[in-house]
Amino acid sequence: MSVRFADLVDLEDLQKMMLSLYNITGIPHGLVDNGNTVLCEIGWQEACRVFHRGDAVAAARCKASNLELNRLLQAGNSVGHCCLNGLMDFAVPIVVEGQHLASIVVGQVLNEPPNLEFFRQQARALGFEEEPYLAAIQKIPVIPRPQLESIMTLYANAARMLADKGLALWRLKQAEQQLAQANARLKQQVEAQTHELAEKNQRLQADIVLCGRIESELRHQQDKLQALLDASPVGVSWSSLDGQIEYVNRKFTELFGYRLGELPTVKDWYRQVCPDPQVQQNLIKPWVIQVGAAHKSGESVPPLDTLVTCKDGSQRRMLITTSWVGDRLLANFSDITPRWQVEQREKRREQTLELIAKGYPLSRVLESIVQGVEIESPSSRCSILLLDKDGQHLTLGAAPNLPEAYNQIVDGVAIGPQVGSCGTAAYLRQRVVVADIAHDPLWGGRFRRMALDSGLRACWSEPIFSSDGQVLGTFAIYHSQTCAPTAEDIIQIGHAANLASIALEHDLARRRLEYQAHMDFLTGVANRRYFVQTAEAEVARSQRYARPLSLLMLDVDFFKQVNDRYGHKAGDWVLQHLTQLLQQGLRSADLLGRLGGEEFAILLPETAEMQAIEVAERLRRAVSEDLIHLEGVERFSISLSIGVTTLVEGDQGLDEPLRRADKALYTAKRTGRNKVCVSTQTQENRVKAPCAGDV
Ligand SMILES: Nc1nc2c(ncn2[C@@H]2O[C@H](COP(=O)(O)OP(=O)(O)OP(=O)(O)O)[C@@H](O)[C@H]2O)c(=O)[nH]1
Repeated sequence: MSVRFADLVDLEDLQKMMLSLYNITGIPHGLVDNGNTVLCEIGWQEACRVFHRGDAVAAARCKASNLELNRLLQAGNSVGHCCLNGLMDFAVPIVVEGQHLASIVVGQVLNEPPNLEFFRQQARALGFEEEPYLAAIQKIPVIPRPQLESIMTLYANAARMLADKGLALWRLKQAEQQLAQANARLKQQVEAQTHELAEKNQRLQADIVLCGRIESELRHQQDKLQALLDASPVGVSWSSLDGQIEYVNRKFTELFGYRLGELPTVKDWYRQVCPDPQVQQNLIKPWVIQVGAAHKSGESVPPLDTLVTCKDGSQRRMLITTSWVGDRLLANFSDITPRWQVEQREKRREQTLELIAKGYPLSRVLESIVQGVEIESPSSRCSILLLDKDGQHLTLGAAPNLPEAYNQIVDGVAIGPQVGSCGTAAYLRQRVVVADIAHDPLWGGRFRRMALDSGLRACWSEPIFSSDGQVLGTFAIYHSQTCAPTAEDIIQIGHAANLASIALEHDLARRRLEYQAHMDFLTGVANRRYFVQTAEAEVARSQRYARPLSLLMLDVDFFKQVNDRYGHKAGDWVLQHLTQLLQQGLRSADLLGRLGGEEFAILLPETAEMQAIEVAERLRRAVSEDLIHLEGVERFSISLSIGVTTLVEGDQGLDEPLRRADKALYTAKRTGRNKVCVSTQTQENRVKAPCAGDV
């Protein structure tokens, strides 16, 4: 506690109290603080004030006495002693809360009447005037010590009480001061902090505004980046290091149909779009490992060229390039489908041309064309219909993946202005697009019903033209959903129709060649080689299935005379005329062949002996009754000799039947000509007589 006594009491009040006490008791006293400062005093005696303090020796004794008194007071008790000048001094400590703050000093007094002799001698020793000095000594109050001590103790208690009270007040004041100081400091701190906070707040506000600007700028940049990426003509995605797909642009969704989140990881993506296990094992897996290694090595990875299955099942050819941007894998997907399609088409074209060149049957070639388009557009099914000889009906060329029941009702359909897509396309000689079979007026009746029952909803048909503009048939693409073709589809269908045209024209040319190789140049009927070849096959077939088969040999009678009379050219014409006449009397299944010169043969499948004889007779009669009209000459007729034979059980090939028929012909010649002779099974080496012509 660093408090001074003067701080605790009102010295003026204390002075008054001391005066009152002095007036009552006559005891001189004073108050000295612990720094020896006299705070107040009263009744200081003349003996001391004038004589002792006025003399250097006596004053020094006073001072020494005071020091001694103070020393004694340190113990904290009331003390009293006789000073070196012979007077009594008393002191009572005023202790507040254990601390000696001040002392009440009493003096000068005497406890008993003064020893005047002592003072007289002191006066002499110090040089004082004796009488005034002794008078002053005698004015010093004489108070018995017990009385003095109790008065002083009372006084000291009162002073201590005042000091206690003062201390409480002082403390209160101190506390108030401290509080005020604390308040002031607090206020200062609060103000400082408020100021700081305000500044911080201001900075924060500025930061918020800046952040807002940055955020808006970032958003703007992000929007720009998004717009840029969305406008990108290539698909873009990026994924994290652990393979999570974090972004796909609009083109990506356009290309593949998948949105962000539908395929969460890169692994899911490849599993879905490249489902072929072999492609996964041999192509995707090694490439993905290479891309992963590039993250550390920084090496570039060559792009991946692969076929991708889109969400709708369609396929696209993709060139996938990747690059690492930090821990993000950026992938670009370039759609090279058009180029790939062109390559594929070119490949299929080569394959088809190879099939044609190798002489594969037309049906196989057409099937290959159809399947090629179906591979390119897996959701489609295709057909090729062929215009028949009369140019009025379409027959099935190839439709391997359309339902059999549907193919059956389409096969042989008549073309017309409102006969589905193909019948109409062949009729109008132009492409017919039916996007909705269920509602298009070109489709009706059983065709519409059957198509819908077969799950077919759209059909686009392209006429197949020959190089000289003739319609050869139609190429059609069917879809299970209503849809119209894109520009790409139109190219595809045109390409397929073009390929089919090449196949059909080649087949036609091949058949023409075959025809030329097989037919007799003069008459247009089968030549000897083709006749024998076909007849051999027919004999084998009839033997295998135990079916009847007959053979006629014919020779013009006296043909030499025709040549001789009318010239060789006329003879040629007669031979042509004769074959026409014969053809008119035959069925389409019968085969007429010129074996040489004016000798002919006729193969009659599914014909027993009796019917064969009837046919031979009918032909013989028709020829003999026909009047030949040559310009500039009179009309004339020719006749035929005909030998007939029928296939018998032991016949191994054509030789035997030919030999028998020839023999029967010889008989007919020998026995008068213009007749039909028969060689029978039972009379193999003997010609039956009379001949049929004679009957
Ligand atoms: N104009 C013409 N004549 C042919 C052709 N091939 C063979 N000839 C002739 O047909 C004649 C056949 O005569 P021959 O073998 O004597 O028989 P034929 O005169 O018919 O008498 P028969 O057969 O005994 O009734 C010959 O004069 C041949 O030149 C041909 O392509 N054109």
